[in-house]
Amino acid sequence: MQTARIIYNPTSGREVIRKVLPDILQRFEQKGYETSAHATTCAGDATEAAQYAIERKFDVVVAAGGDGTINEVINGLAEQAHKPKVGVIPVGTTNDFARALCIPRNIHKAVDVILEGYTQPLDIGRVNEHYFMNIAGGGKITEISYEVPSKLKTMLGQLAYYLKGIELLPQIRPTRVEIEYDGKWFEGDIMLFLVSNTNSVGGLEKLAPAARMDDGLFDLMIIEKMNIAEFVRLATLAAQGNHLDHPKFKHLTASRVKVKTDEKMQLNVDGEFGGLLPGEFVNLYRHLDFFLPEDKFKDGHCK
Ligand SMILES: Nc1ncnc2c1ncn2[C@@H]1O[C@H](COP(=O)(O)OP(=O)(O)OP(=O)(O)O)[C@@H](O)[C@H]1O
Repeated sequence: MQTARIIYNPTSGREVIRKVLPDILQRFEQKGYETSAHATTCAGDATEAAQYAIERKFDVVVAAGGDGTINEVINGLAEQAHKPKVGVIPVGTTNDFARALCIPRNIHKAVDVILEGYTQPLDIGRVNEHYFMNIAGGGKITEISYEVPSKLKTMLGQLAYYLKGIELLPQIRPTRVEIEYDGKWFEGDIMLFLVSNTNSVGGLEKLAPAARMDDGLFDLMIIEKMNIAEFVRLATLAAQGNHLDHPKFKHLTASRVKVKTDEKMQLNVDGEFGGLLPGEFVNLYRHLDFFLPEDKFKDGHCK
């Protein structure tokens, strides 16, 4: 009999997971999985819970939460020899990763995807000692996501980020960086750089539309120095997918990226603080098997 461990964050998003958990457990059991669950209690707990699931040789690990919880679970699984298959139930404020995998926002439909049983091996990223599935980057704007208080997020959802973003706009200023990507170089003043594994970043599905999650390559995006008005305009263009020809938007691909700065710059790894630069980003080719909807996820991305 196959075994499944559900690691869920009871505080994620609008805090709905606990109510539906008995139904989810029952559905897994009906499908033939011997299933148990772990409720996370604090930051970092999902990583330990994932490591425990590996020790106990679970066949399937399900991460139920937002991007933060999924990231913690991935961090617990990435280094291990025995790698269970990974399911995602998106119940967070931000669910970029689930969106990138075409996993429905509806809890029961997300469970359907896992129980249908189709998986594909996908790339994940590592920067220094942190793993990520979505995106890592640096620049003042990327520091916004962890400045939004959790209570505010529960109440306002995605809107909290935009409000905080507007408040922080005047602080956004360029930084000098040196970037080495697969043996090539970029040096200059930038607003922000992003190293992306998926095509769904911050709710902007069209940011890197061709990005594949199974090709061993990151999409490296660099926004060069510009004033705030230009930056806001570029962000608006990006929301519509019309940013790719902008003269100050650089879009490159690489499997290994090294970034250095003279001044202190924080790294944002899947929306959370990930230490300081310098950083070396490594794409781990088809590293983990994820449950996906077979009919929607094609050519390495969600169509
Ligand atoms: N019981 C808990 N109480 C408070 N925080 C927790 C608990 N369990 C986990 N956490 C932390 O909450 C963080 C955010 O969780 P998650 O991503 O699932 O929810 P979210 O609502 O989408 O939040 P975010 O948008 O910040 O990611 C996790 O990275 C984890 O560190």
